[in-house]
Amino acid sequence: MHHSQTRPKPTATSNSSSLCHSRPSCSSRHATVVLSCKASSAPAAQYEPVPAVRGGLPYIGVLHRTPVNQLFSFVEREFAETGVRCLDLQVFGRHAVYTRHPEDIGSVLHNPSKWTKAPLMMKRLDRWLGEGLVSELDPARHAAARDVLAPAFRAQSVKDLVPLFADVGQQLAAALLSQAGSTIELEPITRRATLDVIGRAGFGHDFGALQMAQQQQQQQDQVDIVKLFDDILDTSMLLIMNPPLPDALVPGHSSYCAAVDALEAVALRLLQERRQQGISPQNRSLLSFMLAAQQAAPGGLVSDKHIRDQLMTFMLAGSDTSATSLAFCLYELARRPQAQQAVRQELQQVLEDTPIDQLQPDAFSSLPYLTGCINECLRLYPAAPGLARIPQQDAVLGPHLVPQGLPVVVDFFSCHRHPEFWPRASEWLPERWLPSNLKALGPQHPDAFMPFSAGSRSCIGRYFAMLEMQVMLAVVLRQLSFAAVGGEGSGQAAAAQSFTLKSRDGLRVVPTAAGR
Ligand code: HEM
Repeated sequence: MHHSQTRPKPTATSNSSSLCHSRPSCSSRHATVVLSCKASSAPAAQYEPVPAVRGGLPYIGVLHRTPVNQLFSFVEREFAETGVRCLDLQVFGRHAVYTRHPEDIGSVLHNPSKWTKAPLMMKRLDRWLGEGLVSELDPARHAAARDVLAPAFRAQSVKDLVPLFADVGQQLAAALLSQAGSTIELEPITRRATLDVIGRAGFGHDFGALQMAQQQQQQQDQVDIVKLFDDILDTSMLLIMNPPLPDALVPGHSSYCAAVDALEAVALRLLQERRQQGISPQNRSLLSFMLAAQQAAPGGLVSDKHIRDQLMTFMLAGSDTSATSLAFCLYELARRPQAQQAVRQELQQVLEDTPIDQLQPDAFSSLPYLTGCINECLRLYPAAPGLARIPQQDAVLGPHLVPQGLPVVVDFFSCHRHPEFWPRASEWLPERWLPSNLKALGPQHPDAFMPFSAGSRSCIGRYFAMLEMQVMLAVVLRQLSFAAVGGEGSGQAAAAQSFTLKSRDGLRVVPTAAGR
């Protein structure tokens, strides 16, 4: 996720080279700037200007060379070619500093009071996400909202969801088997599966998204949420670039508004249904926890609008991210028959022939090779490829000074491919995550692997997502083999963003029943 704004000036001493820093289109890479820095203990220190991305044009930046939805891949190539730590990227006349260095990423994310979320970006998504957990800006309200939801994400609550994950995994396997021998696109079908998971686990409601894909015709009262997201995601990505245009002129805005309104109607219907059914202690969904908090403190934080915002947030945050990771994982395995075989052997060794519904939840977290495959996809294809933060005062990133207010994008996509911190960085190597290989092949810095972010705004659903993916992949790969269309290969799949990360060219595979 990206955000940029007109570049504020650093607190600079009168020095001719400081002008170079405040004019980031200057491509001088080595000039040293003398600045007085509020963030440094020294009254004056020497800093290097953040180099500008090469070949940018004054207003549109690099958009003549790359589409908006491929900025992260573009920046990664630029990092790889120049070897720099940070880059200044201008789009629509607004600047943002991208950093791929784990030290910077750690220091930004672990200091949320000094580095806040970008208010302008959140404001432009207000109609959709409101003040849900991802977009809430007020630290006290955020902490209180997170406390309400936290019980649903405790280890035991998530382990109790294993039968549900397995059931949806089974439906996914059946949907794939029904198309055995044909070419299928993975992303649309994994999006349906994870939406069904969050519907049932989070809201106690079955969206029937997987089933809907198999019906010839949609029934009259059915809403296909996956289609609504198609209308929301591209436009929301443009909105978070914060273009200096009224929202109504942003391409796709009217379909975006219509889809947001339709999604809101779904959220409000869920709320009404759950309220009518009443809350039972057995129902430990997110929606039930919120309704219980509302009943306990009427007029407090948890209003109906608050619940609406959280439902809208979780429909996306709890489904799109895991769907991307699942799809890339199946695709990478399809391209590597040996790795696929190794997963199947591990499944056989650890799970034997025990029916899935009789397995203990802990069995799924004892699959190191499968978990290595998931981690390797989270590394190369992080569903949230980067996050924007705003420094509340002048800040130092390595040799660079970042002036107060200038957005910084912590670039997980590039960090996860940084050759200094990842041996054999460009290779997809599930074995790098095996305990015996971690030292030699794993991340060479504690903050080099950040798919779920870090600190108080890190992913609340991290453990949920990992167990969901472990169970669903185990269920699917026990029953199906996959071959990649276009053949086997070891290079990376091309990535793009549509709010979250997606593939650029589709992830096509041919499924067959395992053992055939
Ligand atoms: C592979 C799967 C996932 C990945 C890679 C992922 C990644 C992330 C990242 C990077 C953030 C930080 C976003 C930011 O600071 O703006 C985040 C936040 C969040 N995630 Fe996830 N996520 C995943 C799955 C899930 C699931 C399954 C759920 C819910 C069931 C979930 C719910 C959330 C929520 C609510 C937040 C906001 C947390 C806060 O600000 O307190 N995520 N996620």
